[in-house]
Amino acid sequence: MADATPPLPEAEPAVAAAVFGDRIELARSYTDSLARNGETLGLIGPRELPQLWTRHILNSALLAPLLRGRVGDVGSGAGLPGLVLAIARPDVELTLIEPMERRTEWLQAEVDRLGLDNVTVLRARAEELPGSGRLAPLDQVTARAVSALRTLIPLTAPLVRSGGQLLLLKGGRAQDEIAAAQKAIRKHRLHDVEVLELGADVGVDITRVIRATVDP
Ligand SMILES: C[S@@+](CC[C@H](N)C(=O)[O-])C[C@H]1O[C@@H](n2cnc3c(N)ncnc32)[C@H](O)[C@@H]1O
Repeated sequence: MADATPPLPEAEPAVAAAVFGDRIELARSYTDSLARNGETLGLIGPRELPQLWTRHILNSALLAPLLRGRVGDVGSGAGLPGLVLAIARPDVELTLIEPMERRTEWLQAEVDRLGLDNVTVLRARAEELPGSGRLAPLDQVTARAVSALRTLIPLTAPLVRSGGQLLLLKGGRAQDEIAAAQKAIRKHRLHDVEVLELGADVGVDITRVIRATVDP
């Protein structure tokens, strides 16, 4: 017979307090809310609970030191990485771009509940935004688990100002994705495309990020 006991949320790893510093209480509050509501709202699967901190929250937060200026997160979903980054970096302006109404309602409710004043939630598909007057060119765009690099570049690069950056969280096949995306890389004039491996210095599982500069 299948075990019907729901999985327990992961206990907060010791490293979380070091990663979030004085923002740790906000990170705890968001993580707790996601653990309690995420499955019901269709934001995360039950199997994600035992790895919520390590695989999702800390994985997202590792991008925080790389951020500057006005940043957009394409396909924020439950708030990963965008909402986590807004918590970790109150000095950075985050726009969370997400087309699904139920998800934007969740994101706005969390932003309001946590009292974050550096976040705008924008209900849109990323490809509708360039030239629409709804979003000024951004300094950086992040994305996680939205699509393969060759289809993600046309969604993200047009949102970035000349000289701005893409910061795309990827799995172990990041180099293969870059090889498969050469046409899109040329078309969208991406330069200095590189894979960063983050996390080793804070004792978190290695997280890979594709970083690229747009039309410098
Ligand atoms: C698999 S979920 C990942 C969510 C979150 N980034 C994460 O890592 O958990 C993909 C998200 O991208 C959104 N999405 C899909 N196509 C999009 C598009 N063209 N523009 C913006 N968001 C999109 C979906 O609605 C969904 O919330």
